[in-house]
Amino acid sequence: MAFATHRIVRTLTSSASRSAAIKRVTVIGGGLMGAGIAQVAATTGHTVVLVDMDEDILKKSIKGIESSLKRVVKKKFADKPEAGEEFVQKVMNNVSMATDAASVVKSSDLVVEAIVENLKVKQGLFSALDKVAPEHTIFASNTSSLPIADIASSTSRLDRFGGLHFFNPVPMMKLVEVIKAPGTSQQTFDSLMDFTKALGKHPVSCKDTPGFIVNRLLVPYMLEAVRLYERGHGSKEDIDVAMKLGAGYPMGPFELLDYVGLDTSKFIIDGWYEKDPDNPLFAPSPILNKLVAEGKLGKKSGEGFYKYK
Ligand SMILES: C[C@H](O)CC(=O)SCCNC(=O)CCNC(=O)[C@H](O)C(C)(C)COP(=O)(O)OP(=O)(O)OC[C@H]1O[C@@H](n2cnc3c(N)ncnc32)[C@H](O)[C@@H]1OP(=O)(O)O
Ligand SMILES: NC(=O)c1ccc[n+]([C@@H]2O[C@H](COP(=O)([O-])OP(=O)(O)OC[C@H]3O[C@@H](n4cnc5c(N)ncnc54)[C@H](O)[C@@H]3O)[C@@H](O)[C@H]2O)c1
Repeated sequence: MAFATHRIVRTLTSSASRSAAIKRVTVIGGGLMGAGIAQVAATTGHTVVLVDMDEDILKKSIKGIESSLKRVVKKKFADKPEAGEEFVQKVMNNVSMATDAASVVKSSDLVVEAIVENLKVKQGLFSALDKVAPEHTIFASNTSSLPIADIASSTSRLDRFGGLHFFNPVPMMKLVEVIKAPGTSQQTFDSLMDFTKALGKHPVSCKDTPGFIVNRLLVPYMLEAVRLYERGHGSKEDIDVAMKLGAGYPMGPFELLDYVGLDTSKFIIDGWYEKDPDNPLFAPSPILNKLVAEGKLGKKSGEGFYKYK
């Protein structure tokens, strides 16, 4: 009997130790990734506030979310266009926008950051939000390459801070890397895993190591393709075709670099090179640097390795 009571108490304790479900989400940064994360969270019934620096950027993000949703709906509701239209409206009603993050995080269960890939800027943002967010609010970064522990160190909630690394395009890519930094509590990690599943995504657990799993493999591969091109050992078109038809990749490395954003790719590689300059995989690329200096950031700016429009 005593044993049975103990078992009940243990069960209650372990379920009570899991934090309440995440319902209200603030997404900071309405670019490629933030807009996608907001879309998926809103589609799965979460209340989402999307934050960026000005209203023009936000209007563009909201328009992007609506057109992405329409692409999804065109297939999902192929024979019921009116139900599709209703679905889009219902999802859009779950999203609002704001330019002042501090005023909206007060009612958030989770803050997901998807701003520029720069440690100081991310730390500045989280440090400010830490002072105004409720105790229970979990902070997560979508960083591609920065240590979660370094970003979290700007706050006093190391236990309620983790990584949620989504993939581009977020509505289509099933994977999310959930990162448990040394300070992340098990309860926070469980909440982030549960949230990822509630989004209909497949989580994998990652240690807080540079590039986690996917980018540690993918970014050096893409940079090796650029170096092959820089050496004149193949045209970018041939390298792309080779990797699609010969290795079964959906996009070639130059197409993918343009898709990810050349600025983001450069931020990632520069950061790793600074930390480990002897690793040839992280060496800077003259062509990548030149394109970024010229404002050719890939698909999002209309030109990168290729031209768009
Ligand atoms: C660097 C970071 O930290 C980490 C990263 O994110 S690395 C990047 C990871 N991402 C990848 O590797 C992406 C590789 N590419 C792919 O998987 C595929 O090319 C892709 C899913 C992007 C597009 O699929 P693909 O069949 O090649 O092309 P496409 O014809 O444009 O799309 C097919 C359908 O997918 C859907 N779709 C594609 N993009 C979409 C989007 N953004 N929103 C909604 N639906 C979309 C649509 O239904 C579309 O059909 P439609 O054109 O009639 O609307
Ligand atoms: N592009 C990708 O494929 C990809 C994939 C996974 C993760 N990431 C990571 O996600 C983050 C965002 O990448 P992205 O490609 O969406 O970049 P992006 O350039 O498309 O968007 C960044 C957005 O953040 C906004 N922003 C910048 N500073 C801000 C601030 N202090 N407050 C509010 N908004 C601010 C910018 O106005 C911009 O709209 C980066 O950390 C990147 O490494 C990118």
